[in-house]
Parts: sequence; structure tokens; C-alpha cells
Amino acid sequence: MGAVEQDIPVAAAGSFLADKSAKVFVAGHRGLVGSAVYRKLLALGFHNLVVRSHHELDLTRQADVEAFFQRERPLFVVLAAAKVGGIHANSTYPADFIAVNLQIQTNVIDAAYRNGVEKLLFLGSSCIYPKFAPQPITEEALLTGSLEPTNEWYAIAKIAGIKMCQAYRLQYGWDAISGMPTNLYGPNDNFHPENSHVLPALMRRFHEAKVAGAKEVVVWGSGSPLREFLHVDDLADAVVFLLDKYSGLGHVNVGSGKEVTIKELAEIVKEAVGFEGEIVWDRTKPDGTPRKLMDSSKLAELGWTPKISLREGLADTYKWYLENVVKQQ
Ligand SMILES: NC(=O)C1=CN([C@@H]2O[C@H](COP(=O)(O)OP(=O)(O)OC[C@H]3O[C@@H](n4cnc5c(N)ncnc54)[C@H](OP(=O)(O)O)[C@@H]3O)[C@@H](O)[C@H]2O)C=CC1
Ligand SMILES: C[C@H]1O[C@H](OP(=O)(O)OP(=O)(O)OC[C@H]2O[C@@H](n3cnc4c(=O)[nH]c(N)nc43)[C@H](O)[C@@H]2O)C(O)[C@@H](O)C1=O
Repeated sequence: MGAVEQDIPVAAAGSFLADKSAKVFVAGHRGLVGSAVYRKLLALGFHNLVVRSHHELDLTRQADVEAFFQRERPLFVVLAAAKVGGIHANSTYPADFIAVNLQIQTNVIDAAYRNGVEKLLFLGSSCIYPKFAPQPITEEALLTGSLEPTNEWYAIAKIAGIKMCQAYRLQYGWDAISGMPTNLYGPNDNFHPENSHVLPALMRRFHEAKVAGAKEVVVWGSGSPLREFLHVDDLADAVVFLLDKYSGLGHVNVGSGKEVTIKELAEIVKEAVGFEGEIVWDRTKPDGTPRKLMDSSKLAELGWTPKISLREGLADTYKWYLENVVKQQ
């Protein structure tokens, strides 16, 4: 077993939740993940959170990131700022997905280490495992095969982020850890018609079709790919759990363990939204990875399991969409 397969704790675990006055920087706090982590930390009583919008601090600018860390000196960092998108965005903007992500993560991880951050959590994604990884996908499958072509640029950047956390742990004994979430959804998701992920895209399309009295809704691909979905509030809970309990070299899968076909997902979203027309499949659009169910037993053995079912999470997200996106239009 090589160094990378071993878990190398560098700090006594169990310290994150002990001090709610610790300064925590949530990077990307207006996005899907960052906003959920921010809500979770506030609910837990953390009262020294530091946040910056993209407009206030562009994390691709190294000098600005360095100045921010020198001034604020947070003790913990959750790195949830990234260039993120669905299958279409990933294949249309390869330069943005590789360059922006490499820049953000390199700037933040390095400045955090050099400015006294005690612990940093980075986020990978289930889509960075090999396209045909054995299922369910264990943490050891990373870098064992070719990537899914539609998101290889994003995947290369994300793999570099995980490796950077490992390198800083090995060379400096610094407590940088990585979580590997599955496909996420929930409040503050991106509902862009083309660039978003499948779940918010379908929610919006079915909703708009219902309002317009349309007879059919077009869904991309064949409907056969399988995807595992996790509500972002469950992910935020797992992020806090990992910060508190985990200090190791290896990344940790964070999934629900439940998968559905895109066809099943389309039917569930259609029902949640209340659209009564037909679904039409656009087979000119790519399916992407056929299946990416993660094995999240490492996290379960540490003591964490998800709580929110897909149907419950979808109903909650549709309510949020109606109140926060539709009402604002
Ligand atoms: N969504 C998903 O299904 C999954 C997400 N993840 C990971 O979770 C993390 C967060 O993703 P998610 O919340 O979905 O993404 P979002 O797009 O919802 O949020 C990303 C946030 O990062 C900010 N951001 C982007 N670029 C910059 C920049 N240059 N400077 C400062 N802020 C910036 C965005 O601000 P703005 O919008 O103003 O640009 C936004 O607030 C990512 O690392 C992603 O890889 C992992 C698995 C699945
Ligand atoms: C989280 C992960 O997300 C991405 O990978 P993905 O899982 O393939 O993401 P997706 O949500 O875009 O699609 C899932 C499936 O759904 C189908 N599909 C149907 N109709 C729509 C639709 O309307 N929009 C979208 N986006 N997909 C649709 C689509 O054809 C595909 O078969 C990454 O690129 C990757 O980088 C990443 O991080």
C-alpha cells in the first residue's frame, strides 16, 4: 500500500465543534453547497463566520486571496467556491472548467496553509472517478482509468485539488481533507436551462411547461443513465462531521447510496411539480457516465449517514424554487 492509500492523521480529531467562536471562512457561500454549509454552521451556533461574494473577492486573483487571508486569518476553511455546471456546461466551456478551478483551489489552499489555517476541507465530485469504475465506486478507484470525456477538464482540476491537499499533508503535516460528494441538489441550486445539472433543469422545465399548459417536455439523452442524488443539507451535515471527526490523507465519499435512472428522476420531478403532459427524449444530447454510484461505507463507518429522501428533498427544493426563483421573476 502506497502512502496515498494510508490515512495519516495529523491532528487530534474532534476539535472543530468545540469552539463556536472559531473563525471559519466559507468560500462560495452563495452557491448550492456554500450556502448550505453557512446555514448549518449558523444553526450550530458558529458566530465568527467570514464570507465574501465573488464580486467582493475574486478567488482566481492570487494577490487578492493572499491579502484576504493575511487580514482575516481564519482558523478553518470550507472551500465550496468553484466553477460548476452540468454535462452541457462542462463540455462547452472546457477552458473555464480547468483554469478557473485550478486557480481558485491553488490560491485558496496555498494561502490558507501559509496564513495559519488549522484545517481546510476541499470538495471533489463523484464525476472525477473513471468513467467505467467498478460500482459501487470506492475511494481507491480514483486515477485507475480514463475519465468521462464530457467533464475531463473539470475532473483534472478537481483531482489536482485532492492531490494538493494530500501533498500539503505529506510535506507540511497540514490538516487538509477532501470530501467527494455525489450529485447534489437543493436550495440555491443553479436553475439555468442549459448550464445547470439535471435535477434543477428538469424542475424548471416541468414548472414552465405546467404554467404554459404545454403538452410535452423534452429531456436529454436516453433516460438510461443512473445517478445518485444527495440533498445539499445532508452534504452540509457531512462536511461539519468530517471537519470534526476526520483527519486523514484519503478523500471520503459522501453519497446517499440510492440511485435512480434519469427516466425515473424525470417521472419523480414531473410528479413533484404537477406537470401532466408527456416526456419526450432528445437522444442527440449526451448521456455522460452510464452509472456512478459511490460506496460511502468509509463515511458510514466513521458514524455518518444521510437523512433526507429524494422525494422529501425534491418537495422541499420545489417549494424553495417557487418562493425564491419564480416569485422574484
Ligand atoms: N452541485 C453538485 O452537484 C456538486 C458539487 N460539488 C462540489 O461542490 C462545490 C460547490 O459546488 P456548488 O455549490 O454546486 O456550485 P455553485 O455554482 O452553486 O456555487 C459555487 C460558488 O462559487 C463562487 N465562485 C465561483 N467562481 C468564483 C471566483 N472566481 N471567486 C469567488 N467565488 C467564486 C460562485 O459565485 P458566483 O456564482 O457569483 O460566481 C458560487 O457562489 C464545488 O467544489 C463542486 O465541485 C461536488 C459534487 C456535486
Ligand atoms: C455533478 C456532476 O454533474 C455533471 O455530470 P452529470 O452527472 O452527467 O450531470 P448532469 O446533471 O448534467 O446530467 C445527468 C444526466 O441527466 C441527463 N439530462 C437529461 N435532461 C437534462 C437536462 O435538461 N439538463 C442536464 N444537465 N442533464 C440532463 C444528462 O444527459 C445526463 O445523462 C458533470 O458534468 C460533473 O462535472 C459533475 O460534477
